[in-house]
Amino acid sequence: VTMSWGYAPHNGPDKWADNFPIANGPRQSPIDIVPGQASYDSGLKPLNIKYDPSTCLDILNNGHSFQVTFTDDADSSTLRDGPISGIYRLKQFHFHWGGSDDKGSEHTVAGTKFPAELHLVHWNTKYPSFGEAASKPDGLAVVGVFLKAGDANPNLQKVLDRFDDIKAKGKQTSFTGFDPTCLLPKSLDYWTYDGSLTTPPLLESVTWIVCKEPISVSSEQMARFRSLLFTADGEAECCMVDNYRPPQPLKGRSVRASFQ
Ligand SMILES: NS(=O)(=O)c1ccc(NC(=O)CN2C(=O)C=CC2=O)cc1
Ligand SMILES: [Zn+2]
Repeated sequence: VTMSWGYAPHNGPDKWADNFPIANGPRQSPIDIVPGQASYDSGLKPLNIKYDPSTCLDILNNGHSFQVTFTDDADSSTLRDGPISGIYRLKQFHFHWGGSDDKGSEHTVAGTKFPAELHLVHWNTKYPSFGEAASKPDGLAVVGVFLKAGDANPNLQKVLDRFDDIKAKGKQTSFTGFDPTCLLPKSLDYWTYDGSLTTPPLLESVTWIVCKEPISVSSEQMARFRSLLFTADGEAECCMVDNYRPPQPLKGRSVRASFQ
């Protein structure tokens, strides 16, 4: 029977190494970012993000998070520059969040946890597909954005309004014309380091680009996130909360800052 990884005590992050030994690898994510230990690199370029809302396809509850998926058969929604070379295409974005506002992010900043974290997942077009890129050391680039409790976020609300259609695992519905640029903070100052997928298969193929500035989310909006289910229709309901992996050992890696 295939391993059904999750976030519960019996199949959560502490158990992933049983089936995915790379969980103890040299470049695992997330990490705790310590601003005082990050080194400013004047060679880092500003992020060049261009998204085309017409590539937005659908929204899905995959049983671990919900994700908004994009058509990626052209260079329409792309990430360039920053710490990367070449052109990376947007494949999907998703979130990680907690059961209460005091936890939920995967990366932490000097030990501080945020209530949620957005991940915009891109793949390097030097490879023929996402699946191919996901197994290469320079295959993926994920932009991470922290969500901080505060004012309601009207752009985020457009996504939350679709949750009634994707409450249970496996539910999917069309979601078009959404431009995820509206979920980025004003400042695109970032930290960057070499890491991995934060869920199985935990592949060490991600250039992480974590924005310093968070976006806002209200406590009521966070409650909406927690109304989703890890479970499928007909199964005993289990609220989708605490779907985050805790910080992993840095193992000698350096974290660079695009700002002073
Ligand atoms: N949390 S994260 O590091 O941004 C993270 C990002 C992505 C994935 N996984 C995938 O994208 C799975 N996947 C494939 O391998 C091919 C299509 C697809 O959806 C896992 C984790
Ligand atoms: Zn993620």
